[in-house]
Amino acid sequence: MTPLEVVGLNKAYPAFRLTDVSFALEKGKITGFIGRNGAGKSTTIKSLFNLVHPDSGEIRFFGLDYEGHEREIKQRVGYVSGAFAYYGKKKLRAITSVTKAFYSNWDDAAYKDCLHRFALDENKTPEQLSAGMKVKYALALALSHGAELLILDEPTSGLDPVSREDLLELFLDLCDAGKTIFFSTHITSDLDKCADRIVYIQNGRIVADDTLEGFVDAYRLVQADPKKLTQEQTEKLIGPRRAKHGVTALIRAQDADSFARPSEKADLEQIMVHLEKEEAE
Ligand SMILES: Nc1ncnc2c1ncn2[C@@H]1O[C@H](COP(=O)(O)OP(=O)(O)OP(=O)(O)O)[C@@H](O)[C@H]1O
Repeated sequence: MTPLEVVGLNKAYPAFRLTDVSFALEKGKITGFIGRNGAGKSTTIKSLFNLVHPDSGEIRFFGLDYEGHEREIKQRVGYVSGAFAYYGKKKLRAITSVTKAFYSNWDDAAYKDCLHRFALDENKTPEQLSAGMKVKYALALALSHGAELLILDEPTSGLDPVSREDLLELFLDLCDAGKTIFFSTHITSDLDKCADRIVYIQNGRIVADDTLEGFVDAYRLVQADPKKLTQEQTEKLIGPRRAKHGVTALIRAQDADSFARPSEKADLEQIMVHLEKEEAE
């Protein structure tokens, strides 16, 4: 059963529009949701939980419509937002005891495991937690009610490199345990390390939905002196940007043989910066 399927989601704001957003998640996989600032990542994620009311579209968790199955879906899905505000002055112990009452399958042993694994002190208040600890606490709650699907809106932003690395390792462990993870980020190097799939949103439209490998292997990176390129080669450049010596640009992998100088493999960040340049022109 597909953990999440989004079909034809539309939402218009005065100066922005989500247009026909469709994608599906694969069970047990980590899917990265990428796009530049304001591309529509948070609007899409909030629409999943009716925190933003879409104008149209279908959203199904585990084959169930959100409307009519909200309670069941909330038991099976954990939503963690980097900007989540808890009762700042209450101790974690008190927040947990309120939260657990909402979940029929709350597992105290799993919760204790998470506290231990994340080195969380229940006597602290959210105000006393660092950004990374807040994300870990939110994850601890999600994992303690047996969430099968974790939807995380920028969980690694604001974390130091070591905490980010810890979290990515945790995601890989969760994935091995059969959980499905969907997380938005613009720290694309995090996804190079752990994602199986990439969903890429540009100006409110999904422009790629592929395996990480398939997405990355579709492009190559070239460096060239534009004066030495033929018209045909110039036309093959995607989002050329000035570099110290000439330009760097993406090309489609199948065009690599048209260039004399060997092209390199591009990473997600390089692909994104050139595709965004191309889109802006
Ligand atoms: N409540 C709202 N009313 C009007 N416009 C909104 C509202 N919420 C978001 N927007 C606009 O929708 C666009 C997409 O915003 P969104 O927060 O979804 O982007 P994002 O991809 O998550 O960006 P970031 O990476 O910066 O968090 C932006 O132009 C934003 O200004």
